[in-house]
Amino acid sequence: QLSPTFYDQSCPSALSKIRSSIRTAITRERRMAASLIRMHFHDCFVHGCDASILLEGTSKIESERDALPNFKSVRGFEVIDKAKSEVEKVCPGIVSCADIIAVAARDASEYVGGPKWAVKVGRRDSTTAFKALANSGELPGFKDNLDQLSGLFSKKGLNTRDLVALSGAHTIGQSQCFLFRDRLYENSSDIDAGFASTRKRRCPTVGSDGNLAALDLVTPNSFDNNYYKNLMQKKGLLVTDQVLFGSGASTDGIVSEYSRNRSKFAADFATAMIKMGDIEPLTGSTGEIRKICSFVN
Ligand code: HEM
Ligand SMILES: [Ca+2]
Ligand SMILES: [Ca+2]
Repeated sequence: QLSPTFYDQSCPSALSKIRSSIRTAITRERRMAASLIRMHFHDCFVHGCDASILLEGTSKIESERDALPNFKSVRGFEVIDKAKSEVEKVCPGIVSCADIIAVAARDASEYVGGPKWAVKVGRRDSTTAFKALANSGELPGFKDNLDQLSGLFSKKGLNTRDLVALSGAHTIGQSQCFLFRDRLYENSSDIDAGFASTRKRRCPTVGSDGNLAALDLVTPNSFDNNYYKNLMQKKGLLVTDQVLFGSGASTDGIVSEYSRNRSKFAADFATAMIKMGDIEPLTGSTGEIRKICSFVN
């Protein structure tokens, strides 16, 4: 029942309020565009797109924020809180936090040169968080192989083409050193030697776990198809990036297609984001519309 026009009667200015709030945040810190797109992904893969990721821990709730894939990694909570408070001023109790994340991800993509799409809304918010689920392999691991990634995405109704397109979000944003370090020191033939040695400088074998490197070394701040060009040159940063190209698997052809055709990538990314946003939403009278995104009502 999600639809782009869900708030047209009940809160006509909802989407423009969210947009201006998100724009302000990204103008202040460009990386926030990446962080918001990733937040939508980490929300939707754990119990659907229900804003479960936003809840803070309480005596009753163990926060997903503290789950391994999210802790000290997912960013942007305060940006969503701010957007929510702007929307509450004009239509209190109407617009869900889950929708605000989905709209923020769409606006973020557009703002940094990526595709825009008619984002569907009408989701409601969960009344609890799912920390154990978030730790149990719903989200991909940073060293998963291609079969594991495809398997995980297919459980969510996303096919291999969606996997390759959505991974293109790594055309922006950053990763901490400990998440790609091993790949640099394995002397494997699937990484470009020059790229590895450059990356080693700020990611030595001990310490510096939290040092950051751009996921796309060439155009880290713009949402283009350069990510796929990197993969074809064995310059993917994460194990899970490089597994998409070079093994002779079916994804090789998709990577090379996107590397040649930016508009095809943009179209497929938009389609896949809409599909991802459709994962198990709460609708009707299930869940609630939170007043404050970090806490249940
Ligand atoms: C295919 C499996 C995926 C894996 C294994 C993966 C893994 C990662 C890892 C390890 C990081 C760095 C986190 C950190 O440094 O704390 C990261 C960052 C990021 N991921 Fe993914 N990711 C995947 C798919 C996706 C998808 C589907 C999206 C969105 C559609 C996405 C969007 C992002 C973005 C934008 C960043 C940068 C965030 C920032 O700078 O704040 N990723 N990812
Ligand atoms: Ca969720
Ligand atoms: Ca880029």
